[in-house]
Amino acid sequence: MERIGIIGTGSMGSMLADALIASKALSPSQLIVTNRTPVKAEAVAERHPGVTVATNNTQVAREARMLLLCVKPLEYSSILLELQEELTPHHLLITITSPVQLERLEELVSCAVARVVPSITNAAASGVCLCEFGTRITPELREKILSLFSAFSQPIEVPEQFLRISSDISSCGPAFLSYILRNMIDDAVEETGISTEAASYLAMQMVIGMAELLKKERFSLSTLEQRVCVPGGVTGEGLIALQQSVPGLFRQVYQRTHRKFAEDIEVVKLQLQHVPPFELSPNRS
Ligand SMILES: NC(=O)C1=CN([C@@H]2O[C@H](COP(=O)(O)OP(=O)(O)OC[C@H]3O[C@@H](n4cnc5c(N)ncnc54)[C@H](OP(=O)(O)O)[C@@H]3O)[C@@H](O)[C@H]2O)C=CC1
Ligand SMILES: O=C(O)[C@@H]1CCC=N1
Repeated sequence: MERIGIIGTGSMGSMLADALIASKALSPSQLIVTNRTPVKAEAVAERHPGVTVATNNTQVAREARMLLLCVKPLEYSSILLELQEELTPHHLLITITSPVQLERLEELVSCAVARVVPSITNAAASGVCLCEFGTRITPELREKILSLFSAFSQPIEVPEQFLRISSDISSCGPAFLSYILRNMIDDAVEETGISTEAASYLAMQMVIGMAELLKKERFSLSTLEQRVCVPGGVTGEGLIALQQSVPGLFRQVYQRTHRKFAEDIEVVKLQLQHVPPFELSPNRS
């Protein structure tokens, strides 16, 4: 396997670096990383001796053919201006963010482009990552990407129209469920006086156990609900409160994420107007 470069070793870039190495998809010497604030890239190399820390983004593009661009959407225009000259048709550029359209990226760089949206669950070699492939992705490149990410996740190809909702569930989902669980815990403390520690422990063990059950495919969500909800028992009483406020709640969540996504797409489009198509790049010799 050739060298892979990660630009941006924040939350997701560093998680991907750790996952690629922990899963043995890559040896540390095959990874080159950089970050605007260097200490974050240096931390990756400290955890994995042998990883190269590049001093800038162009060095990463010079030393690796496959690049994972792990920065936020508003950083794309300046990074693409930096990288345009370095990227050749032999490179592969993988974005991990949703609002940067692959079609637009293909106009700005000469290489193949793809999207792989990770999830924090990938840090536990679990969960899915969402893949979308640009028009220059050959069957070989597609296999290469799927094989790389399947080392620590389940890659799923998602049509562009369902990318946002898929990411809302798989990537934002851990934050949404954590928020709900924190409320389950806080309300338990307020209502009964149980300690936060005890309630948190019970909640976390419950979630871990539930994930194990689902993993073993012994239950679907609805059969699990039915099994626990004993006729005439207490769960049904509790569910009555949930039935009054939960249905439709996630529609509001999705409406908000989709609205923000549409805004981000527009802002990114405006920013990318300042990046010339790769054929016209002034630095191109
Ligand atoms: N967090 C999540 O669970 C998920 C996030 N994503 C997507 O991943 C993207 C990154 O998110 P996340 O990792 O959480 O964000 P972070 O802010 O943690 O990481 C972004 C990193 O990019 C670095 N950076 C910014 N500009 C540059 C530059 N010009 N050159 C090099 N490095 C740069 C930042 O450096 P500095 O330290 O200087 O700020 C930072 O470390 C987002 O677009 C998000 O939508 C996708 C799925 C899940
Ligand atoms: O909050 C965000 O924008 C990112 C996208 C998916 C998960 N986190």
